[in-house]
Formats: sequence, C-alpha cells, structure tokens
Amino acid sequence: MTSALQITGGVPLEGTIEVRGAKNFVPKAMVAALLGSTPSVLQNVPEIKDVKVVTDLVALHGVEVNNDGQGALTLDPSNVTRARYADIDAHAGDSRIPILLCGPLLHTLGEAFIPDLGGCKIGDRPINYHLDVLRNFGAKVEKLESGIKMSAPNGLHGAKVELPYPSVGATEQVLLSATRARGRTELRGAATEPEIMNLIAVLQKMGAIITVQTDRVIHIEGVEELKGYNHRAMCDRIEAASWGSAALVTGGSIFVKGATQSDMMTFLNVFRKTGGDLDIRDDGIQFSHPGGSLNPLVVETDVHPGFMTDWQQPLVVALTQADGVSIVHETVYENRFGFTRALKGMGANIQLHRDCLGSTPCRFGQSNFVHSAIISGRTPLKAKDIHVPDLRGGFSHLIAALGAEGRSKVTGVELIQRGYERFTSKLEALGANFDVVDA
Ligand SMILES: CC(=O)N[C@H]1[C@@H](OP(=O)(O)OP(=O)(O)OC[C@H]2O[C@@H](n3ccc(=O)[nH]c3=O)[C@H](O)[C@@H]2O)O[C@H](CO)[C@@H](O)[C@@H]1O
Ligand SMILES: C=C(OP(=O)(O)O)C(=O)O
Repeated sequence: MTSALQITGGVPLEGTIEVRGAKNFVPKAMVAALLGSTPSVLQNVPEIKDVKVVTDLVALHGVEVNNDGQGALTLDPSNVTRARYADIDAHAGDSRIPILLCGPLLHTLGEAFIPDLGGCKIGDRPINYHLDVLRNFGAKVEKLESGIKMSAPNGLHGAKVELPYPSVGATEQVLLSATRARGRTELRGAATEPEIMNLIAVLQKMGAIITVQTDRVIHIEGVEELKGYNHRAMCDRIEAASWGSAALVTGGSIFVKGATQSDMMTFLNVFRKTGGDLDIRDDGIQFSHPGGSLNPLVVETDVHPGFMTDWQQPLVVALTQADGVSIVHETVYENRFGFTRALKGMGANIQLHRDCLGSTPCRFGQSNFVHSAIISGRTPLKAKDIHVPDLRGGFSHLIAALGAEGRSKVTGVELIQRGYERFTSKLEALGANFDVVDA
C-alpha cells in the first residue's frame, strides 16, 4: 500500500479488536525452525511485513514455508543446502532479523552472509555484541562492503559469554547459536523479555537444554540434533499496549482480545496510575478512558521487567492529555524522541533534555544524547500533516491524529505494517473516521 490516511480526529475509539502473535517473537521462532531436522509448525502468526520479510529470507535459504492463511506456518528446513550471497540484500527488507540467521546457518552449512540490517532508526543500533558472541563460539567474521561473511568450517563450540548490556537480540543470538554447539555455554547479563522466554520454550520443545537462573544467567547444554516444534506464538504485548494508549488519547474504550496480563504487568500498572480503567479477563484486556482528567507520570523505560521502550511513544501521546507535568527517561535507545517533533507541531508541550531525568542515571547521560522528555499537559492536539518516521513513532502519530481536532493526512503508513496487523481494518472496527487516500 503506497497510500496515506486522511484522519478526522475527535472520535473516541470504541469496540473490540484482536491482537495475534508478537512481531518481536514470531520471526525469531521462524529462524529457530532452521535448527530442526524435521518441520516446525508456528501458530497465531500475524500478517505483518516483518513476517513476510523473514518468510522470504528463510525460503531463499531453502526452507519450504507453507502458510495456511489462518495463521499457521509450517517451516520445513530439510532442503537447506547452501549459503546465499546473491539476492539476500533484496530480501533483508526493513528487518533486523538477518543477523539472527548466523548461528543456525553456521550449524547447518558452515557459512552465512548477512547484508546491511534494517529496523527502526532510533539510535545507532550497532551489532558488536552479536559479532563478539559469534566469534566466542568459534565463527570467523569477515566484514565486506556488501555485508558480513561468516564461516565455521569446524562448527561452533559452547563458550562463556557476558553481555555488557542485556540486549534482546544478542541474547537471542546466544540461544540460537549455543543450543546445537559442542559443549556448554554460560551467558551472563542476559535479557529476559517474555519474547525471549517464548523462544526458550520453542527451543526446549525442539530438544534443547536451557536453564534460566534468577540473576540474568542462562546455561545451555549443546545437543547434536534438534527436531521441529509445534508452538502457538505469544500475543503482541506492544501492539496491545499501543491500543491501550489509543483508548486514553481518544477518550475511548477498547477490548484487546488476546492481550495477556502476565506479559504486560508493568504497562498495566502505568496505565492505571495515569487514571485509565482496566478490565483484565482471560481472553483479553479492556482499556478505557474513564472520563475526567488523566494523571501525569514519571516513567523510565528499561529492559524487562521494566517499562518497555516500545511502549513509550504511544504513551507519550496519552501524557500530552494528562493534567500536569510528566517526565519520560528513555534508557534503552539513545535517540528515540524524534517522533515528538510532529507532536509539538500539533500543539503538544514537550521539552527534550540531554540529562537523565529519572532516578537511575543511564548510559546516555554522559554522552550528550537527547533522551529525556518533559511533557506538560493537558494540551489539546490540532490536526497536522505528518510523515511516519518509524514503527512506534508512526503509531503514536496515528493516534495523535485520531485524538486531534480537525483533519490530518498521515503519509508513510506502510511502515506501520511492519508490526501492526491490518491496522486500518482495526481502526474501522473501532469507529475511527478516516479515508485511505493517495500519498
Ligand atoms: C525485532 C526485535 O525484537 N526488536 C526489539 C529488540 O531490538 P534489539 O534486539 O535490536 O534491541 P537490543 O535489546 O539489542 O538493544 C538494546 C540496546 O543495546 C544496544 N546494543 C545492542 C546490540 C549490540 O550488538 N550492541 C549494542 O550496543 C542497542 O544499541 C540498544 O541501545 O529489543 C528492543 C529492546 O526491547 C526493542 O525495542 C525492539 O523492538
Ligand atoms: C524497534 C522496533 O523494532 P525493530 O527492532 O524491528 O526495528 C520496534 O518494534 O519498535
């Protein structure tokens, strides 16, 4: 879709929508299927761009992927026979997933080639931890102009690894590389996000032996062979929270079918503290604006079990509608407030700061990054033409336009399809007033 949305704001979003498998889990489970000797079945798979990109990527390497059109993917890795260099660039798309193919491809083929990575432009996003991890396991890493070439003619072996920061991707890199490596791996400083625990569950179903300790330490005993898995993907807790914030911004009430309390506890606490109403049920969560005013908040993003950085942008829009001064300290990415420029243009009062405006000084305080925000509310939002900068920033612009007085044109909306399944159908179901127009 190269189109734009023309949104007339001011209509409270009301109704029910369903959220399926998580963007930040499904592609990784698809990569894990490469480690198996038999086909895997992944259920609850959403129709989003990142799934399409990874489908093309694994298919390029010989995995036969069958989508039943109802959310079940079968991935058969029995014909993965050679590393691909040509064409792979075109298949990398906007996603950062290609770097996670390294371990499985090195195990299966002894070599791998990784093109330049995509993903949201929210900081530098280096891959030094990934490369150090792979080198630790015995991979030879060669940087070329077109990407990174890796080889491990004698296979990968277990290693002791300590991450300088609990990186989600680097933890997944260790898991996907160590499960079939020779010997034992000890990972210190691991990330423990629910998406990672779900990946560990998939690997355990495949035959891996992984022990998670309480202090960010994970032990993996390498096994020679893994089989395929059958798994239902966890619900996308970022999408669910985004719709929760949309209910606050528009003064509406949204039942998010599939939303899972245990994965969203930190968000639910923050939602309630700002004055939102919750009805937490077995089959989903109702997020409502109770009427009256919202409370300002002090929020610090952090690794799990902290407040997710990917929840931050839609929440900031909601905080523009709270009565008083809110502070948001972003400690995961150094450059994740770019989206606030458009909000200011819509009337929001947001000041950005280089200091750590939170209880915990973070890595970015000394290095001069703009990574804290003071939001003074309540400020009515007025319509504006906006271009989507990245996935979560884009969704936050969308809900700002939905909460604003007047008509906004939002361009670049195809980026939102990276992580929000059929979002225009969902907006329609919630009663939003918009038209799809030419960009
Ligand atoms: C596809 C996917 O799952 N994306 C999620 C994943 O991204 P991703 O796995 O890329 O994020 P990381 O957890 O790795 O990044 C966290 C921090 O570590 C730094 N870092 C990371 C790797 C590295 O080699 N060197 C390095 O310095 C990053 O720049 C960042 O400051 O986790 C992030 C943090 O929850 C989420 O915002 C992303 O939505
Ligand atoms: C930053 C995100 O994703 P990615 O790592 O895929 O760019 C996100 O989902 O908000």
